[in-house]
Order: sequence, then C-alpha cells, then structure tokens
Amino acid sequence: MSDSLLDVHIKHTLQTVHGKMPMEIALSLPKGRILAITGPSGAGKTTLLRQIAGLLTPETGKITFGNQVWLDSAAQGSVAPQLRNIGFVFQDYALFPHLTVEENLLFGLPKGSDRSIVDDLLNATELSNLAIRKPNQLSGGQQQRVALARALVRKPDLLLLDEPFAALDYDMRYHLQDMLLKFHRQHNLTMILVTHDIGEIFRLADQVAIIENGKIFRQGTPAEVYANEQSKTEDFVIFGEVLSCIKQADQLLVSALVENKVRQLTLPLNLAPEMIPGNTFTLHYPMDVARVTLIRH
Ligand SMILES: Nc1ncnc2c1ncn2[C@@H]1O[C@H](COP(=O)(O)OP(=O)(O)OP(=O)(O)O)[C@@H](O)[C@H]1O
Repeated sequence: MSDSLLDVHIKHTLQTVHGKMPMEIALSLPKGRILAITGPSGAGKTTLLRQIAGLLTPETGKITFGNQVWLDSAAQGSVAPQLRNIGFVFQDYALFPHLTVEENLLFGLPKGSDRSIVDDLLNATELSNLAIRKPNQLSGGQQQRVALARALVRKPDLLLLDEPFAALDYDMRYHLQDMLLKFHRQHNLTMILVTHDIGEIFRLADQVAIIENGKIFRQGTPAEVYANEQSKTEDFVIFGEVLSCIKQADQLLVSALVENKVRQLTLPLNLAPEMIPGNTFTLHYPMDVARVTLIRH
C-alpha cells in the first residue's frame, strides 16, 4: 500500500504444544489507522506484536516504519526496541514494581518534557487518587490503566495494545476506549490492538485481521470481515453491543452500537434477559425467528 506507514513481512517458526507451526504475516498500516488483530488463542498475535516492537526477532523478514528500516534480516539490520518510539501495553501490565503509579508514568516521559501530560493521563484514567501507590497495591484493572497511561506518556509513533481492556468491567472499558479514541484523534496515533471483543473491534478499529495458525486468515474493515462470516451461514447477522433497553408494550426497544453506529432495534420480549447494557450479541435474521447468541457477558 503506497500510503502505508508500517510495513511488516515476517516469517518465523512458532513452537507450539503440538510441534512447530510456520508463521508468515504480511501487513501494512497507514498513518493514523487502528488495526485490530484477533483470532484464537495461540495463533501468534502476541508474537507478532513482540516482533514489531523488536522484542523478538523473526527468523526472516523486513519491517519498515516511514523511512526507517526497523528490521531487515537480509541486510542483518535491526533497530533496538527503545529507538522505535513504540508504546506497548502488555497482557501482564509489565509495570515497574518498585515505582509508584506516578513514577511509572514519569519514567516514560522523555527528559525535559512538560510533565502536565502525566497529570492529564492520571486524570483521564481516574488514577490521580492512586498516584502514590505501588503496583502491588492495585487491582488488575487499575494496573492495566497504569500500563495504558504509561504507554501514552511519550506520545508514541505506534501504539501496540495486547488485550488492554480484557480485565476491566464494562463501564471502565467503555470509558478507556473513549479516552483512547480521543487520544487517537488528538495525536493521529497509529495503533495495533489485539482483542477478542467484537464490540471493541467495531468501536475502535478501521481494519481487522483475523490470524489463525500463524497466518492472516481474513482482513478488511470490521463490516467486511464479519459480513464474510455471515455468508457461510446464509443468515443475515449483525454484531452489536447493548447500550440501553426498555420494554414497550409487547416488545423491547434496544439501543445498540452496531458497526460503530447507534441503532434502534425492536426485538421480541423473550430476549430481555440478554439485552443488558454491556452485553455483546449477534442477531440472526429474519427477525421473526430472531435469536440472540451472546458472545460475552
Ligand atoms: N519466541 C517464540 N518462538 C517460538 N514460538 C513462540 C515464541 N513465543 C511464543 N511462541 C509460541 O507461539 C504460539 C503463539 O503464541 P502467542 O502468544 O503469539 O499466541 P496468541 O495468539 O497471542 O494467543 P493468546 O490469545 O492466548 O494470547 C504459542 O504456541 C507459543 O507457545
């Protein structure tokens, strides 16, 4: 893609419990776009992020970012991770245990920079009251918010997020997704997000790539990718996230986030137990036999 900022072509051998699995990925990402990576456990999603960050060197490949060559195995060249100006939010938070929340953020701040961004991010992630705590005095969700704020402190050129909101409850997840979108708009941030959450993919991502067994199995906009899935069943399927639900006469009026738009759905009353704000659902049409499959509570 001519306007791409990030270009990745890598080959690697994954060592899985079932033996060796060849990994081969090619992807491009234009500046300011958000790519979601999804797929089953063990498919190679985290490994790909680690390769892009420079924490793991693929056996062969080339990774370019703008006019920088981050990796070129043919030329035996590689740019060290700390020189790639990447923000990385790991699945396991990876905070400095001996530093407070505030110190964890200050650590990431380039020398001489205005520290007001630290206070802004502490506020935005609702961590100001916890600023003097150490990571072992925080819940998993709070630690994840620190990890997110720390990754944003240096205004990275590329933000890599490995299931950043998986440990959070619905309200906090929604709030942090909004914060991330705001930050993304302000700084035209380019992001890759690993997630299993289809609602999150529709809300945040411009593109989604499904990785299976070390290869991109399908790629496109969320609507394209999940529309393809529908054709297999010959059903019309929509994915959504419930925002609100009220009973009216003998039906339910549901406000849902569907393909990044708020839609009003009129559904049968028997679906009431599923239509709780925060639930993600798929609806299979035709509506007279509508059934709801919950992906996640
Ligand atoms: N450095 C490595 N070299 C070779 N194989 C690896 C390496 N790190 C992990 N693997 C293996 O590669 C496979 C993919 O792991 P990875 O962590 O990338 O999966 P994932 O898609 O992120 O899964 P999950 O959704 O569970 O986090 C696993 O079988 C893992 O054991």
